[in-house]
Order: sequence, then C-alpha cells, then structure tokens
Amino acid sequence: MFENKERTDINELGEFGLIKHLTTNFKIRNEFSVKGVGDDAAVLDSKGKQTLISTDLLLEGIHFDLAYVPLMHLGYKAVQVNLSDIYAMNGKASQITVSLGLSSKFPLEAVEEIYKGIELACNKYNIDLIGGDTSASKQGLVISITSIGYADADKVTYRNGANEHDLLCVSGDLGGAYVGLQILEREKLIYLENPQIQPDLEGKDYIIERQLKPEARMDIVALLEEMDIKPTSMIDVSDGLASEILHLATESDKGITIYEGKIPLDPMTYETAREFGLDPTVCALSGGEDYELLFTISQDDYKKLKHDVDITVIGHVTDKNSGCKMVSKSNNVHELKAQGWNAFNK
Ligand SMILES: Nc1ncnc2c1ncn2[C@@H]1O[C@H](COP(=O)(O)OP(=O)(O)O)[C@@H](O)[C@H]1O
Ligand SMILES: Cc1ncc(C[n+]2csc(CCOP(=O)(O)OP(=O)(O)O)c2C)c(N)n1
Ligand SMILES: [Mg+2]
Repeated sequence: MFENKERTDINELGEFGLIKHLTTNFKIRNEFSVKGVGDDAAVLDSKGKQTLISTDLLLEGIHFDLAYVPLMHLGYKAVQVNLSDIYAMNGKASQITVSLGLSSKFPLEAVEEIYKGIELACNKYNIDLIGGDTSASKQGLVISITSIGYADADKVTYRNGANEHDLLCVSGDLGGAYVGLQILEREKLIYLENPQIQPDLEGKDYIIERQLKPEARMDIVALLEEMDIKPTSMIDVSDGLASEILHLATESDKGITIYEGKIPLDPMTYETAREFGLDPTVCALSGGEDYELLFTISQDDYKKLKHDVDITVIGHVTDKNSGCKMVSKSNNVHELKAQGWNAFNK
C-alpha cells in the first residue's frame, strides 16, 4: 500500500513533531469546542445540552486487514464507526479524539494517509479533532477514537425506551458490508496464491464501499428531527441486526418480532451473497458493520415516515414473554439468536 512510496522515518520528527505535523491542517469549527489540540486537555462547552461520549477500538488483524484496506479508508471508517454511536443516541456529533499505536513498519507517509481519511470525515461531518495520544506499538496498528456529541435532554434516545406495539424501523439496507468483506477476503487469498492476478472487484462497487467506506447516518437523525419523530429507542447496527434487536429488547424489557421479507437488502448484496453460497438474510442478521440506525417509533408516528424510501419498518415490539422472533418468508417463526460478530470469536 505504501511500500513503493517515499518513506520518512517517524523518528525524524519525534512524537511532538509528528502530532504537530498531523494536526496543523485541522481547524476548530464548532461553538462547543473551546480548546482543541495543544494543551493538557481539550476544553468543551456543552451550552446547556447533554454531552454524549463513545469510544471504539480498532485493532489490526481483528477489526481490519491492511492487505486490502487502504489507509485513507481506514482513517475515514474509524471516524464513521465512532460517529455512528453518537447518532444512535439521536445526538449531533461535534468532536473526536484520535489515539494511535504505530508499529515500526509505518513511515510518516502511512500515518499521513490515515489522517487524510480522518480529515475527510471531519470535513464532511463537521467534526473538530480536539486531541488524542500517539505511541509506538510493538505489534500492529491500533486506532482508538472517542466521539463526543450533544443533544437536548428530551431528545436523547436510549436503547431502553421501546414500548409494546411500537414499530421497529431500520435505515438503508443491511448485509452489504459483510458481503463486501467476503469479496475482499477472496481476492486476498487469490493474490496470495498468485500475485500476478489483479483483483476482480468489477460491478461490486456498492458492497465494497459499504465495507471500506461506511457513512454514519447523521442524515437520519436530521430527518427524524425534521419529521418531528422522537424514536422511543435506538441503536446502530455494528454487530448485525439480530444482535442489535436483542439489545433493544433486553434493555427495554420487551420482545420484538421482525419479518424476514421486510429486511432491506440491496440487490447486489442479495446476488453476491448467493454467489458465495450465503443466505442473504443471515448476512443481514449476523454480518455487521452496516452502521445503519435501528429504532422504534410509536405507531402514531408511522404516517410521518411511511413514504420515506430510506427507512423500512421491519417489525414491531411485543411483550417480553414473546421473546425475539423472525417470521420467515415461508411464515415459519424462528427465535433470533445473538450470532453477531464478536472479536473474541476470531
Ligand atoms: N473496557 C470497558 N470498560 C468500561 N466500559 C466499557 C468497556 N468496554 C465497553 N464498555 C461499555 O459497554 C457498553 C457497550 O459497549 P459496546 O457493546 O462496545 O457498544 P457499541 O456496540 O455501541 O460500541 C458501552 O456503554 C461501553 O461504553
Ligand atoms: C479483518 C477483518 N475482520 C473482521 C471484520 C468484521 N468486523 C470488524 S468490526 C465488526 C463489528 C463491530 O466491531 P466491534 O468491535 O464489536 O464494535 P462495537 O460493536 O463495539 O461498535 C465486524 C463485523 C473486518 N471488517 N475485517
Ligand atoms: Mg463498542
């Protein structure tokens, strides 16, 4: 990825030189950011709103494979997966901190690529980079991002607010990131066997992008506000639909029933899953990394969003004793199990 480019040893700049070099382009743009990079701590002002904070850790070999993930995409995605958690609280994301563990194989140019991706994400989502930490790592690349956002207290949406008879909705479509990953893994194996063969990604742009360049659903939070809908509960889909449904149900002390035929799947996801001998529904239920928003709304709000093509009603909230169920296309009822992605199963 960066093997053939210019290589500047990070030692030439030192830790402080590196931080300065990486962060000088970032300008503070939010009224909530009082002080960003450059002091012992950043200073934020919540202006009377509630503060939302979330952290995620991305580890080379566990969360990403540099054999097929370009570093700029990695920086971009690392920001998206963190912003997604703020949007899942129905908040507006404003700041991030970025912490890096860099193994000696990374020259300055590689870190610059990661920061280009981070900068792109910050520009697009109006986020201030306000700090972080940088260290050498004995093995592999480590990226930890903390995202910070704000919401009025009455807008914050928890996992635990679903009421019986609420409708379960999901944004976008599911399973694409997982199927995209299957293609990248396949091409990696082919390349390892024969480096002369060029990767065959033709016609698969959408699902490859779902894996390499996800977009957190800031737009859905804005849309819900515009429609005057306050979801009763919400979560983002990082581990897979089934796992997130179980989180909403457990936290809300309710059951949830979904309908297989309603799960939104892009045709490319569907066809490619089939090519791999995978069940497209299972890809949506257990694949993960979709970074869509899964939320419940009161039935009274249905009329406000029923014409929106980007939001699909896939089920409803039941009493706790009914458990979490999926009604299949052939009308069989299956219990939903948390077979979502889990880093400890690797
Ligand atoms: N090592 C940890 N120490 C303290 N809290 C943690 C730790 N890891 C995760 N959490 C907390 O556990 C909750 C669930 O985390 P997680 O399953 O990672 O959620 P998400 O899928 O939204 O990232 C969150 O409140 C998170 O902050
Ligand atoms: C090499 C590689 N292995 C696995 C995956 C798939 N994967 C990475 S992260 C993830 C889900 C979310 O990760 P997690 O650490 O559980 O995030 P959180 O739920 O805490 O947001 C999945 C399915 C991948 N993209 N690349
Ligand atoms: Mg997490």
